[in-house]
Amino acid sequence: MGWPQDVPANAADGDGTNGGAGAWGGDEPETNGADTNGAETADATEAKPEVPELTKEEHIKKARAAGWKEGVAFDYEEFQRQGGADADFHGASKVYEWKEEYGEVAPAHPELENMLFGGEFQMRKGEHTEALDVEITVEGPNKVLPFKVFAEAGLHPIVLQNIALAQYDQPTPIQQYTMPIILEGHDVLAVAQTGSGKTAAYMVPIISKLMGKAKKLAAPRPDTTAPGYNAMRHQVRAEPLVVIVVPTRELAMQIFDEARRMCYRSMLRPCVVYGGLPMPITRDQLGAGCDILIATPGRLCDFMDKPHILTMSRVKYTVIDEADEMLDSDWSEELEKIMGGGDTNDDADHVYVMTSATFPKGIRRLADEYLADDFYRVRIGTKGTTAHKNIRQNIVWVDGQEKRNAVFDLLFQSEPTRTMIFCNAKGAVDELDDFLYNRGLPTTSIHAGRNQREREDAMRAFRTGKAPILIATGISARGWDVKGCKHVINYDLPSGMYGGITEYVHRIGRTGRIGNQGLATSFYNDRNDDIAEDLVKILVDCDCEVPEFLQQHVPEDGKVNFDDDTDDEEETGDGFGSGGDGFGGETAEDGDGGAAVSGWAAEAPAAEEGFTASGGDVAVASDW
Ligand SMILES: Nc1ncnc2c1ncn2[C@@H]1O[C@H](COP(=O)(O)OP(=O)(O)OP(=O)(O)O)[C@@H](O)[C@H]1O
Repeated sequence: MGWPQDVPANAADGDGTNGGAGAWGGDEPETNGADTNGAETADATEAKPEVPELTKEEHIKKARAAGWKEGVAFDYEEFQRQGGADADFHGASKVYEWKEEYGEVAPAHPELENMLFGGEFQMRKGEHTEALDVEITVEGPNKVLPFKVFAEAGLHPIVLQNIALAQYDQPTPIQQYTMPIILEGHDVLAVAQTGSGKTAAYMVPIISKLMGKAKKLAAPRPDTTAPGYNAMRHQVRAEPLVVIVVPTRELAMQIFDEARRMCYRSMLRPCVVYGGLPMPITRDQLGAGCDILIATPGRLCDFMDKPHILTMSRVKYTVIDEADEMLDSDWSEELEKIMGGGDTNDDADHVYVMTSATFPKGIRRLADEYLADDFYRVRIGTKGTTAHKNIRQNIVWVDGQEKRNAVFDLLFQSEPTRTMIFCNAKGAVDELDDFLYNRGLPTTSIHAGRNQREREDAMRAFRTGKAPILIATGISARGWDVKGCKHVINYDLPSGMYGGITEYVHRIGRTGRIGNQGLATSFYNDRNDDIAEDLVKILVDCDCEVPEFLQQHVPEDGKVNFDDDTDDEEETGDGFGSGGDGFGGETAEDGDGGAAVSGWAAEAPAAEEGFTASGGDVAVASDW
């Protein structure tokens, strides 16, 4: 596959077909949070029509001629009034229902199998996996021997079959190193590029470990397939063995899907709870038996206060996915409760896992606070950025009042493809959706102001290609894994107070996943100065072109130094040095992008293969 078509340097110089007047945004910004995101008030500048407006029919004709299919109209008012059928909520999706008489090896369920693994919308590994074969840093009490093939990892045979059904032919680098650590029962902080398979890196070993023992460990449950089963009457208390905490609803649904796949044909029953999922569905799902619980933090904490519905006393594995978002959104209270509050099992064999695609200040503090003293750290990628070279990044100067025309033109300058467009404010999302939709483009949109039914509908429409252009706030920046998403557009760049460079890395990571290539185009103007320096570091590191207007930020020697915005721990020489406070990042000196601090790989030079001595073991991944 070649690169998705590039865009010219000045995207605003298209045919100038514009949408007429109309002030931009002025919308109340969304705040960072599970169901919100970093947001910036949209540019409140009048668009000035400079060329004659096309009629609506002419616009539509133009869109069809360019290959964009017809859009699907959503009646949001109807959604608000009617809600949706229960079955339409993702949380009610089918899972494999195990029966007592099945024993260890449960039979296949062809219809469900096809739904879980055979979908035409399932992401498949691309040809450009070498971009994920980068420096690996592993720190921990013992040397980690990576699993280069799934078959040698000692996984449960049913998990191996599910891996094969998912067409995972070889573990990705983060999987190679994280799986053995979890299988050995150690806590781990796993940091790797967007779209590099972090979900399976923890899901596979956890499920495999539990599979053989589920019968012994799991709480009693009703037979949901029995003819007289009644969800209300027979429901039991949920007593999960695994809790996976994720920051957004949509991500919870996606991780639930991976759990449904990996638990297929086993006794382990996955459940998902998230804000907006109607309570009766949630109760029914939890009450049918819950071994693997995927949850957003707020909803999980709600249920922790209802011990007749949920107990955490059997939990053996706790995973905090997208841990960096937990920092950004200040989930500290929830996190404290989830990691040790209530009736949570605090046995020594309780394993904690944290994952992240970026490494902002504080993530190491979080790990030190909540993981065991001898936890492992696995990091794939260079010190400062986990952005990678499968994403071609273009930065284009576009003044605020030109953005609508620029994005419209941009959509006609490349082949029609799944495209995500990020705005910082809800109002800007709504306006841009209207603007593009009325010009014949198949858009849909999502933000925290929509009800759950609308959010799920938008996600489904985008995933299935019914509406191949999704306009979103940062609630969709993290984790979304959508097949064929080849273009991400930052209509608004996420400046510092809206998540900054971390948010940028997550957003562009919606494309170029798992060995596929993608294009990320960002509109830049003088309101984005605060992100300029960090942006240039990433562009240089990923061998992307630095435009003329950002050249002053390119270091003279052409080498970028990420130390100041990554690990803020004081150097200790042993590569660990947790124990104490040791976190310069919280001090005034280090402040924002302040003093240089040690990176994970600081003490250990990169080795061709194998490991070096000293604090951090560093290797270069071989093919996968
Ligand atoms: N070993 C593998 N071989 C092929 N495909 C894989 C493998 N492991 C995972 N995948 C697929 O790769 C895609 C990306 O995985 P995943 O969503 O876990 O990435 P991630 O690292 O968590 O990304 P993000 O940081 O954006 O959340 C998924 O579609 C997943 O099914």
